[in-house]
Amino acid sequence: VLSELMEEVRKSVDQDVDGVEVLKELLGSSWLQSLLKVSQSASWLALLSAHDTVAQKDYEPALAPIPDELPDEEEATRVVCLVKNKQPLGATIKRNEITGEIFIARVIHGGLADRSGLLHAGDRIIEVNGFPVDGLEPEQVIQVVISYLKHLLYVRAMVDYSPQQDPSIPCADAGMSFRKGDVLEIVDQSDALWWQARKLPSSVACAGLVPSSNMLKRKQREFWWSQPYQPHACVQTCEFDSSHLLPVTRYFGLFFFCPSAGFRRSMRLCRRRAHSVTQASCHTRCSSSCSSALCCPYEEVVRHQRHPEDTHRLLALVGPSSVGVNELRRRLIEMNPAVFFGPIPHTTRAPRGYEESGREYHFTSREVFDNMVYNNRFLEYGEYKGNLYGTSIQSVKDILINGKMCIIDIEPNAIQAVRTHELRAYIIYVKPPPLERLRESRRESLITTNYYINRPFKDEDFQEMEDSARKMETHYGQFFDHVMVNNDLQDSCVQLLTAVTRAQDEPQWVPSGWIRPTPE
Ligand SMILES: Nc1ncnc2c1ncn2[C@@H]1O[C@H](COP(=O)(O)OP(=O)(O)OP(=O)(O)O)[C@@H](O)[C@H]1O
Repeated sequence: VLSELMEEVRKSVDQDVDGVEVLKELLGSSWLQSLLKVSQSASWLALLSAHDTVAQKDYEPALAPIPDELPDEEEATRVVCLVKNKQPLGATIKRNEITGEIFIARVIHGGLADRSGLLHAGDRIIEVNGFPVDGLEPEQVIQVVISYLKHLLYVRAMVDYSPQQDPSIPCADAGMSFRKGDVLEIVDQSDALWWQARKLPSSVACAGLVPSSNMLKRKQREFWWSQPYQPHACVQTCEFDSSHLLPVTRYFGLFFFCPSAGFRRSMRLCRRRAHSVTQASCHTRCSSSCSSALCCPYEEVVRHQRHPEDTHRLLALVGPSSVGVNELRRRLIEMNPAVFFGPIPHTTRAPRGYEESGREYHFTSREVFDNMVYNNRFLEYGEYKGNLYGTSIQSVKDILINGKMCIIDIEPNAIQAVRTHELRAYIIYVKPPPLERLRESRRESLITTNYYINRPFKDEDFQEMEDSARKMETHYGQFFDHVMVNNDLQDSCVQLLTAVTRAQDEPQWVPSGWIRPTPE
């Protein structure tokens, strides 16, 4: 460029253009020549390149997009961006108990919020970082702020992962293995493919490499398609879950005032019958466990402490058939019938002489029952001897709304139905003890099977229980909040009581969607 310019100047000198002599002198000066040499040196070019890269980045905090539905008056809603340093924010919040709206209670003089001039006592908070806060407890709003400020993400792993068996990991030694159900603190998400995480509870400062959510989904899809003839994990789930073809509940006869051991047998027969005759596609049958893991290998969770005024969490027991979930549930209710309740099921069967609608069952017509099924009003339902039986979501809610603890036992395929923002189920998995202990502890106990009511346990019953426990853990283990071994019955009752008390009174990891409503 310079030589072209010099040539132009030379031509202008020949044409005696005004002032060009000065320009010629300037261009020929030694300092300009030195400057030009420097400008072509590698370090100068690197400096310029660094400048351009940095200049292109936007270091200003980005404001959340302005909500679509702003009130008419232009100034009624303000979008405020506070960049927090290590000082406290200097503002407190309160909730209007009637409307559930969240307000700034006070702004501390001289604090960050005060100095920003952006927050004032009495301002109503509508959203924090995109999460609507109406109806949340102040502690929950603070949770939302904290998790954003810390830029930390907590997830529950829905799958197992081992870096040693992953050829695509950049460095297996830097990788971190995890099992489904583990809670991970994701400390770095800057790489789209490999995140850095710590397993909780953790005392180690050093994080490990784990696949990002997208990476894990890709791996699962590749694995799925690469194994057409192999019985991969999902297929095993389907085979195991064939008992879930017909949804059924397993505890209708177990209210301690209800003399209906026969009915309980009916439900078991119903389940087993479904096992043998009904056919369904793999997709239908394993939707709750497999596809959810496929589309969401990590579930975002937050640490949550139930507020004393909140309804209790639903307590849901799962376990292989005959492990003792009904027995444990019955004993828990018996121990404290003023606190623990089981929901009252619906049935289309005619009431017997001593039965009253709303006590043993809600007796309904088939039409009403079908309508409820159609409107997804049941957690589980099933048919036996031409009659329908089901546990409605409302019957569970009725107990919770009355401030009681609701305890149910469910088939594993109903886990997804109870893991909701409304019911916030705490899943307790009841596991059989090792074979030797099973033989010993069940020596005096009786089992109900397809063909016999109350016959002594046999070795094949124990074997079946162990097999089904193994498969249940493999396919649903990620959803278990607590695992207990039902060895000695007395000990198990104490363990269960401790677990359910903790579930209600101590902080727990729960899906973040239960605490922060997901924006529509
Ligand atoms: N820890 C235990 N020690 C000895 N016997 C037990 C123990 N737990 C349960 N039982 C007995 O085992 C039998 C089966 O228990 P229960 O009916 O509760 O099984 P379940 O898990 O509800 O199975 P299903 O859903 O098939 O009815 C019952 O007779 C029960 O009293």
